[in-house]
Amino acid sequence: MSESLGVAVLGAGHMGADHVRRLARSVVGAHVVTVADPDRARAGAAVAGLGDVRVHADPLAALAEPGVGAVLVASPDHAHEEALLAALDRGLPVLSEKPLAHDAAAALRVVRAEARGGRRLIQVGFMRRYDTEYRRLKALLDAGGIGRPLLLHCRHRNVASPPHFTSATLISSSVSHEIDAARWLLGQEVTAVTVVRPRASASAPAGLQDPQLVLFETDAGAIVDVEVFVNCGFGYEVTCEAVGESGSARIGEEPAMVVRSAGRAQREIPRDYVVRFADAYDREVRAWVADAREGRVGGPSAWDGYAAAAVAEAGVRALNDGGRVEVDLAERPGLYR
Ligand SMILES: NC(=O)C1=CN([C@@H]2O[C@H](COP(=O)(O)OP(=O)(O)OC[C@H]3O[C@@H](n4cnc5c(N)ncnc54)[C@H](O)[C@@H]3O)[C@@H](O)[C@H]2O)C=CC1
Ligand SMILES: O=C1[C@@H](O)[C@H](O)[C@@H](O)[C@H](O)[C@H]1O
Repeated sequence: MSESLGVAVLGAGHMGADHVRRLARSVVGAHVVTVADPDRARAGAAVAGLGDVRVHADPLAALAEPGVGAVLVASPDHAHEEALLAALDRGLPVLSEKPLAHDAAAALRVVRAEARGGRRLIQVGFMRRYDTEYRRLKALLDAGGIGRPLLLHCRHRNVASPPHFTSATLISSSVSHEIDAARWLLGQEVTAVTVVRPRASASAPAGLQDPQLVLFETDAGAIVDVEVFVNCGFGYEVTCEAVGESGSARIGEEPAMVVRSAGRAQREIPRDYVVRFADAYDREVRAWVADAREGRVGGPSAWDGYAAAAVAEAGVRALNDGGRVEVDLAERPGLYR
């Protein structure tokens, strides 16, 4: 096995800081060389106590640091494309937080740039593929354990949305996870999207369509419904029930701890994704590091990121214009077949 992988982390916000901590404390075979964030103080705070880690305001300067052998992109969605193209130019393996890019056209530019280079370098951070429960569900479906899958019922609830969230972001950012999970679990493409708009919650910021009910149709005739509710107030809940021809299976409701006291039983609910998916992020980053050290790239590909973006774009059109919108998917380059 090669020497320790030197990683540049771009973005030191909620996810970036969490990944810096993970790389430094929970992942063998990698170390953080540099962290870039236009907010240098934030980058500095993320690396406090980690020794000789250089801090930059400019992500491109970070990529040029000696010792950088791989890149972890955790900047805002709109900054992913520039970072990914720069990493591809340098031939560096990348783990990019989802979504791959801020829209489908940008995601396709990234796919085409990678395909031109002729080798996979990008893994997209759809961490649910590394979650124990999702993996068990995938194994069950693959083994035909509930027969041919007909339906997925998904719930995706956050306590509160970040200030930059628009009604479209519920789909392009939050539901992007269900899009990838559905494609991966079912091994099918999503072909059309419909969005149903219930009355907006009074707890949501003014003008935000929250919750939404997002329906996908797949090329094999399955239907996926997603309740996305990002200002539910009470906790972070991600659940999925698969219904097949001979059974059903549900994940995401495993109790963390049940407290029985004073005539009540209370189940803890995680407060956010960093808690709910902590193990999945660990597994994801460990797998990425192990692959990169062997000169490989695995996990969700740039094509998966593009496909999710194309479905999300159809979803946003369905949200804005109403009705059923078909997904417009570009031709898949040979690299991803
Ligand atoms: N996989 C998952 O479950 C999650 C993924 N995400 C994704 O992670 C990414 C980051 O999200 P958060 O950490 O929640 O956002 P955040 O807002 O907490 O942090 C983003 C950071 O990036 C910095 N930044 C801005 N422009 C930059 C640039 N060009 N280069 C480098 N840094 C830049 C900002 O100053 C900020 O510190 C997003 O793409 C988001 O969609 C976010 C939450 C969970
Ligand atoms: O990716 C994520 C965030 O960007 C998004 O804002 C949340 O809704 C998701 O639950 C989380 O996993």
